[in-house]
Amino acid sequence: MTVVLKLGGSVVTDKDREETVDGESLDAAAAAIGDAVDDLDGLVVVHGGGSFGHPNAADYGVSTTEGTRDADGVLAIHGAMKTLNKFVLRRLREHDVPAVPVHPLSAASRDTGGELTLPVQQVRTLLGEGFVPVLHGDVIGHTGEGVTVVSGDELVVELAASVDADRVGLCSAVPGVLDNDDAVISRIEAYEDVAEVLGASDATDVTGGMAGKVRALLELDVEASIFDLDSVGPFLAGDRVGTTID
Ligand SMILES: Nc1ncnc2c1ncn2[C@@H]1O[C@H](COP(=O)(O)OP(=O)(O)OP(=O)(O)O)[C@@H](O)[C@H]1O
Ligand SMILES: C=C(C)CCOP(=O)(O)O
Repeated sequence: MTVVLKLGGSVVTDKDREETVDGESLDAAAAAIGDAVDDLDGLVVVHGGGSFGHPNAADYGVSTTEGTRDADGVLAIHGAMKTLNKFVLRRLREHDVPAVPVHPLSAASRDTGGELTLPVQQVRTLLGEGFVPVLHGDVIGHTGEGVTVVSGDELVVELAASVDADRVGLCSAVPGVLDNDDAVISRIEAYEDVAEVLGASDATDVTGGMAGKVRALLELDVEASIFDLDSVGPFLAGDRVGTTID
């Protein structure tokens, strides 16, 4: 089984303290991956930014649609994400995961319409040779905009199709998509099923966070799950956890 797993920035960092890793959570995720990796045919890890990258992106006014041509801005955002990537790699290596970095800035781009192109031959080759490629949210060249942000969620969607993943998992700070009573919705088959509960949450969070994730995951041919840190091990072992989106 080939799996694409995203470690949310809200899980592996302390979102309230700039450029601070949540060492305990990152270690728990890395340990669960270390326990499971030998039983998988392939694993690609993607991580988000959390308290890394986002503050720099805000400083330079950069989002997934608003760009910058300031090279210092590119280096600040990309540099912060590479710093977090090093922490993630170090923990994964401590748990004997054959993790190696793949930086989207060096490969991906957007066209004038904002559509993302992510070449993946290097990811496929690394997977075939037994490595665990570790990608991260980043800045990428964007025709007419300079650079814009590419989120970890966008990378997961692209990778799922291009590496023929059998399963996709998003580990976030919540145990799944929650209904109005904060109970986990076990299965989502259509956006209309959850539009009301996602719409009822805090507007800014919803647009960037859960609503966008659900919409993107519904587009995938492959089954996807949203779950929290405790479920990383069970998910990688093949269990049904959190919210399943298919
Ligand atoms: N109905 C909902 N169910 C669950 N979470 C929701 C819901 N509506 C909004 N959210 C918010 O969405 C957040 C998850 O999205 P977020 O983008 O923060 O996750 P992440 O992928 O872990 O982080 P990052 O984007 O930094 O990598 C939850 O922490 C929660 O605050
Ligand atoms: C460069 C940045 C801001 C990374 C964005 O990645 P995300 O946390 O997955 O949205």
